Amino acid sequence: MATRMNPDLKKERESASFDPEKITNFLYGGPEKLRRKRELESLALNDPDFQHEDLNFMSREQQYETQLKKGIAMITKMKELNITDFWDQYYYTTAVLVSDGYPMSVHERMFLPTLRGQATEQQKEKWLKMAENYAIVGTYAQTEIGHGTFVRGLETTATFDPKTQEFILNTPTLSASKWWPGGMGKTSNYVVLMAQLYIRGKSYGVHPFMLQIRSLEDHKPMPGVTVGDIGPKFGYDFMDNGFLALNNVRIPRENMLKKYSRVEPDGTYVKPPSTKLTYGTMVLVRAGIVMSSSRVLARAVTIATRYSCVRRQSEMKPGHPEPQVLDYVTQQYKLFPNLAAAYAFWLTGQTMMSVYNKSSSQIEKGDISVLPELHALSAGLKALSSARADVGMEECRLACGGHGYSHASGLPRLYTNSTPAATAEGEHVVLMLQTARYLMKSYTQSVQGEKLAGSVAYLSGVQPVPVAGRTRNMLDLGVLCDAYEHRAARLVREAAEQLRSEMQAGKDQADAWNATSVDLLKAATAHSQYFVVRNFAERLTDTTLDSSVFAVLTRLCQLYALHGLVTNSGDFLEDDYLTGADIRQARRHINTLMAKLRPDAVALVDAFDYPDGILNSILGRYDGNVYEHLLEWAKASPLNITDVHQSYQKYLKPFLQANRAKL
Ligand SMILES: CCCCCCCCCCCCCCCCCCCCCC(=O)SCCNC(=O)CCNC(=O)[C@H](O)C(C)(C)COP(=O)(O)OP(=O)(O)OC[C@H]1O[C@@H](n2cnc3c(N)ncnc32)[C@H](O)[C@@H]1OP(=O)(O)O
Ligand SMILES: Cc1cc2nc3c(=O)[nH]c(=O)nc-3n(C[C@H](O)[C@H](O)[C@H](O)COP(=O)(O)OP(=O)(O)OC[C@H]3O[C@@H](n4cnc5c(N)ncnc54)[C@H](O)[C@@H]3O)c2cc1C
Repeated sequence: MATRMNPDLKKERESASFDPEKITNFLYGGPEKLRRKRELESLALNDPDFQHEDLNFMSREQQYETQLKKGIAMITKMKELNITDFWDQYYYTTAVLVSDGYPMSVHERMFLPTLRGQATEQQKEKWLKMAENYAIVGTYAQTEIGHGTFVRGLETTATFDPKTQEFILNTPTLSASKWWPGGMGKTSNYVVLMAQLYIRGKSYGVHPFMLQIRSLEDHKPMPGVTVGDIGPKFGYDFMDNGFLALNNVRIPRENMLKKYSRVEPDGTYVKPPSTKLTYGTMVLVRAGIVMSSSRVLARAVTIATRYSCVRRQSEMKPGHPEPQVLDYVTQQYKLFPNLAAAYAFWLTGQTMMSVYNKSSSQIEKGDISVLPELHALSAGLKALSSARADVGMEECRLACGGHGYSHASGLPRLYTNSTPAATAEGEHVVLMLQTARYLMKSYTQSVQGEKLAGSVAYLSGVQPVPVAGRTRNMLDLGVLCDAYEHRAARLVREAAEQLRSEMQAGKDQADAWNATSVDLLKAATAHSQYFVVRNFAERLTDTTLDSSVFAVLTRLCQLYALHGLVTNSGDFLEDDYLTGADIRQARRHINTLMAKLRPDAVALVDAFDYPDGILNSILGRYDGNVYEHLLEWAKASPLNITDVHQSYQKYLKPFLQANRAKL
């Protein structure tokens, strides 16, 4: 087996204009954090307990079993090794799980956070300790067959019975059956159940309840509980997403998670400071998805960029050797905007997490004034980043030609396991419209003279206007930020005006909203894109950045902004803020930037620092030895265990023989 580096990749690395390690340090928060990340990754990658057969060659049942076993080993080891910090766990678990998850990931990501966020100290004492120590395993059971988006429309009921001091839980209709919760199909024995609270026939809205669904003795469903797996999906094969039906299941009054609201023994309802505090876990996961979307895009672009330097195809000049496919400018146009987007969202994800942490500590202290901004920002950025990653991953797959379609590339699995991020935890359009709702409110406040703060501050400021006859430098990040700001502010204003004019024409608020919703979606998207561009540009004002790093990151920022601008040029041209000449200039700059980025492309993806064990892609191997490993991988396919498959004897042979006999 070849161990030397592919000469093309070697040359690429030698010709880079910067040391990728410097960017890696920038991305991971400095040398000490990077050292720790690598230590944790190699701990996991070199652990024989985590070596496994290729999941691509397994049935769904085998994948479930393998990932459960691995997940349990992972949790056990993290405890033994005292890996408790959020990022330490993230790096370790990513290295164990590669492009997949495990059946208890919703326990980690949603069940535990819900207990931490919604339970009283007493309740935490009772359940959180058990859950954190895996004495019980749970999931987040909210979505039903009939309703996922419309949380207020959930049909599962929790009816208070003052006589017995219990809640009676029911899924009264077929459409009320819980459907989708990860890990509920076969793994969990507890759920946080989101159900409509009823007291004396009156509904008080959706609340969280602790419910045991399986016996702690034999794992059989508890009385009144029907539970199982929902079947195969687009991907996510390792996960037992489940269904759950409840028939008069009784739980003690104490099982309502009551940090914010509760039911007194006499049936008095004590309401929360904000009903939206119940949605807290969703906000946390949305913020996390902004970060994880950038990571999956970074992986896809690493695979496609390295492969595009190894792959040679066609003749660019007659009679000359076949070029590396990355030398085709159209290939660069497929990949470099995705490379720039991966960097842009990486930095956005970091900002989103720090906004989340700051806001949640304020909420913890009782200041819920930060909730609307946190919700609007996380909703819009989750929607934008997951959609961008979706498109980008697919473009990267297409950029790998035929081999991109093979599981050996790692791309199909990365895509099918990550694309749920665009739907789960709030569907794209639905979340963008939540951001739009906040923008409309903010716009009205700004018109009334209020000074806005946070992500919408620009709406109440003096917005940039074009200066007639002035030639702009479309590479200037200030010019680009201004253009994005102007576009977002204009689209917000126009959507607000459209909304008002629909109402003036006689529509009620809801119909006017629906009639304007395409404009609202556009406004929220523009607002979120402006946030990403500005955030990237602001990170470049860090005066400690090494000059070679600053130069290459600036090119990426320019490319991200210019590509978005050219792709959405109508938005910038519509009100003459930019001119046709500006857009033409922008297109020329994209070409120049791509040419400048070309020698740095491999170093820029190397800087993401994904070891082969995590990248899990033959096309994206660090050493570039693609073809020999492709062949070796194919030979391991179960269909190749024997030269003649048994189905030949069973079906093909008699069929062919009979046909031959007829001739
Ligand atoms: C586990 C891994 C996680 C990974 C994470 C970490 C990364 C790890 C790696 C991951 C790898 C790849 C990922 C794979 C993904 C696999 C997925 C797996 C898990 C998926 C789990 C789920 O999938 S779990 C179910 C999520 N299910 C929704 O997501 C429902 C959406 N549906 C709503 O969320 C509400 O239904 C909706 C629309 C707001 C309306 O809610 P509603 O009707 O009550 O409210 P209204 O619209 O009437 O609005 C009334 C006022 O509430 C305000 N408001 C609303 N929400 C608010 C809030 N949250 N906070 C504050 N304020 C809020 C609003 O702004 C209004 O404010 P105002 O009145 O002032 O204008
Ligand atoms: C892999 C995966 C894992 C999941 N895990 C969990 C879990 O652990 N726990 C859990 O509770 N749930 C889970 N879910 C469910 C998930 O949260 C929902 O599927 C998601 O919130 C979308 O809701 P929906 O299915 O009702 O979509 P729908 O709302 O039915 O969407 C259908 C279409 O209607 C449109 N639409 C709906 N409402 C509006 C509106 N108000 N305005 C404009 N358009 C609208 C949407 O844009 C979309 O195009 C999971 C889903 C997946 C795919």
